[in-house]
Amino acid sequence: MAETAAVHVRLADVTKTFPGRGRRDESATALAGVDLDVRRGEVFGIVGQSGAGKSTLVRMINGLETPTSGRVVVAGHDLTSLRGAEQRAAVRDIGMIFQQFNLFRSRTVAGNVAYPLKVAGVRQPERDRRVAELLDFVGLLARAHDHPEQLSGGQKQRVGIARALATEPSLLLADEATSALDPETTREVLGLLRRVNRELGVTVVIITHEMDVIRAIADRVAVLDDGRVAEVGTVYDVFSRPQTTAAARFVATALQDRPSTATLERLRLTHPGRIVTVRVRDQAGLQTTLARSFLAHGVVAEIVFGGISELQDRPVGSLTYELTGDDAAVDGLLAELRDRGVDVTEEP
Ligand SMILES: Nc1ncnc2c1ncn2[C@@H]1O[C@H](COP(=O)(O)OP(=O)(O)OP(=O)(O)O)[C@@H](O)[C@H]1O
Repeated sequence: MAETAAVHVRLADVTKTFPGRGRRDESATALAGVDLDVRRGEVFGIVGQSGAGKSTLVRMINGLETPTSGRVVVAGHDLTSLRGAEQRAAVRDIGMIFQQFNLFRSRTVAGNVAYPLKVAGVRQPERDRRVAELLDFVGLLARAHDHPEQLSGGQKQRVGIARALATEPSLLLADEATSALDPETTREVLGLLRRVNRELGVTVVIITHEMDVIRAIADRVAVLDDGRVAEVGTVYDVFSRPQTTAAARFVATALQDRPSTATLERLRLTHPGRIVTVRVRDQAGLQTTLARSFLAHGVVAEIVFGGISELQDRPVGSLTYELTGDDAAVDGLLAELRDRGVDVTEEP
């Protein structure tokens, strides 16, 4: 693909190997041949287990780490080839927020937000104006003179966001930015990041080990597994049809697509028939297909578990049925449903 203005961040065949520390210490390959494009204006999620290479990847995007081989291009600039003022300008165009907020404890809320402006040489009156504007945007203007320890975790992260936006970057990197927060505060911070994206047009890259975060905010997602990109696509596609076991494992943590073993055991106590789960996606006419097939095969179907919710405005979920009828009829029914493209699994 050509490098167009639509591509904000491009990783091309990026490999990062850390040398072993001692004689016997083997080198570690954190990233192995990663190709990835983040489009301008999107919220892009990167998910992966601990050790998958997420932090290395994000450090690569903001120039803190250089690739062993391959290229990292941000806003059209090859980061590895920039020096001096050009390099500083490129880095100023990237904001970053962290799991532990990384605020200066000795500075006030306003002082924290002012800091990058000071470093960039912005003079006092303009600095004060920008700080007030940023604190207003994150809803903390009234706390300008407090110190970080007087704030809750969610408020600290909002200060982190204001500080990251101080130099008006076009790209914001969030490294496990909500991992230290409770679910409600997480929602609040994700809502603010959504506003940063929608209202300010900032491209957002979110690194997380939580699929729920991706589900709540991302447009597209890459699943990183052992230093490689296992899968990349829209959140709907990856959630509704994961192609790899690594992706399926993550999706299962955010979508209760099948009854758990414990739930199945409970269901069996009161439902002696055969139990099957149908995956619900945005295929048209699924309910009609099911109803007609149940009738045609003389099988009685009762919903015993499941639910359908929305993801990026499209349906996603599952329905678990108890099927009552003779075995041959149920076998015929399942064969027909599969023929018709219904994703149906018989539960063990
Ligand atoms: N500076 C370093 N020196 C040696 N090995 C490193 C270094 N940084 C990362 N690694 C190794 O690279 C691999 C990927 O690490 P990385 O921190 O990028 O993963 P991660 O997905 O961010 O994990 P976590 O969620 O636990 O932070 C790991 O095996 C790690 O031990």
